[in-house]
Amino acid sequence: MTISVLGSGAFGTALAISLAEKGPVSLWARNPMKAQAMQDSRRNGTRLPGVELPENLSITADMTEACESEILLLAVPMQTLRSVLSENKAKLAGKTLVACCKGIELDSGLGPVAVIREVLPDAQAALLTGPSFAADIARGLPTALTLACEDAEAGKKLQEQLTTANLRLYRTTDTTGAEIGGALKNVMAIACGAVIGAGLGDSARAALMTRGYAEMQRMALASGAKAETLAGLSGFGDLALTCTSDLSRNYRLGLSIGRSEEFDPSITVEGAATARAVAAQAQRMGLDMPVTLTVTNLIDQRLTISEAAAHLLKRPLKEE
Ligand SMILES: NC(=O)C1=CN([C@@H]2O[C@H](COP(=O)(O)OP(=O)(O)OC[C@H]3O[C@@H](n4cnc5c(N)ncnc54)[C@H](O)[C@@H]3O)[C@@H](O)[C@H]2O)C=CC1
Ligand SMILES: O=C(CO)COP(=O)(O)O
Repeated sequence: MTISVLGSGAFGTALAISLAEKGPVSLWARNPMKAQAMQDSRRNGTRLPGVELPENLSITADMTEACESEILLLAVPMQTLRSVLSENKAKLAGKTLVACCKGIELDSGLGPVAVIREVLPDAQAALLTGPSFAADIARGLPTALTLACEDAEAGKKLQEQLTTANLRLYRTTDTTGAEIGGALKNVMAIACGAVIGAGLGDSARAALMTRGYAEMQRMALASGAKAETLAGLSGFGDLALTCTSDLSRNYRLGLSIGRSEEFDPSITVEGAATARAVAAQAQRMGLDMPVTLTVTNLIDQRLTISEAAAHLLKRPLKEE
């Protein structure tokens, strides 16, 4: 069994470092100069500063070489997943493709496993998701994630192949639930960051996390997912991490909105596009998702934070 990771950002590099303890791993970087610099310096200075790349990890900009592996981890931003798959369709046909991105595609309303299935129906599609910061995985800190694969036998095999000493995987066949949990927790993290940034307090954050979780459940159940998946690492677990840590980029975007500060647009923040995609999807499905909708209004500057808070508080009273 050989493994390649496509995407040499923070998460792809961290996963490659962890997996390299089990055998050789190939990490694909789309920029040949970056690949060479990483190979020479044995570091990913831009995305994971201070971490040395293990000997078992080789970096390449050659997609053909990377696609020689049987298992490919796709660690690129959600909105670029389809183009990476489409551009390399022939090379990826029949492979085991494990999406490592979190989000919902803006144009289609699909999650990462559904996108893989649409572009490469013959591939074995899976999803690796859950609470983990790349910096923690790269440093070998204990982490637990969800491996979702509809094919139970393939999922069991992948669980064993991708578990490492400090990266413990739980498995599920509910790919839809895992996709929705991982995607929506980023939207809720933006909302929580905004509340904390604006000084609205920890109680307001707890309320948003809880009502945000209710929205995650609502969308998941309406999409055919299981409620218990949302209660696991891919849903509740990642919501808890991302809504409470300054290490989260989604949470930090929220903080900057709450503080009326600029945010570097080059930083990968999956929750912004996902909020728009989910708000549109919720409207099509007739689902009430006020927190998600409010996040789209905040990021598109249709509401200020105080208007957004007032709007949520003034909604008609209802049963919990
Ligand atoms: N950083 C973290 O702690 C974690 C990230 N993730 C997920 O991993 C995914 C990737 O995030 P990061 O690695 O953190 O982002 P990043 O910004 O560090 O890296 C993204 C990588 O994707 C590459 N890329 C961008 N557009 C591309 C394209 N069109 N074709 C090929 N490659 C392209 C970039 O060159 C870069 O190497 C996201 O969906 C994120 O939610 C999941 C768990 C933890
Ligand atoms: O997904 C993550 C933690 O599980 C990383 O969160 P951010 O993308 O917000 O940094």
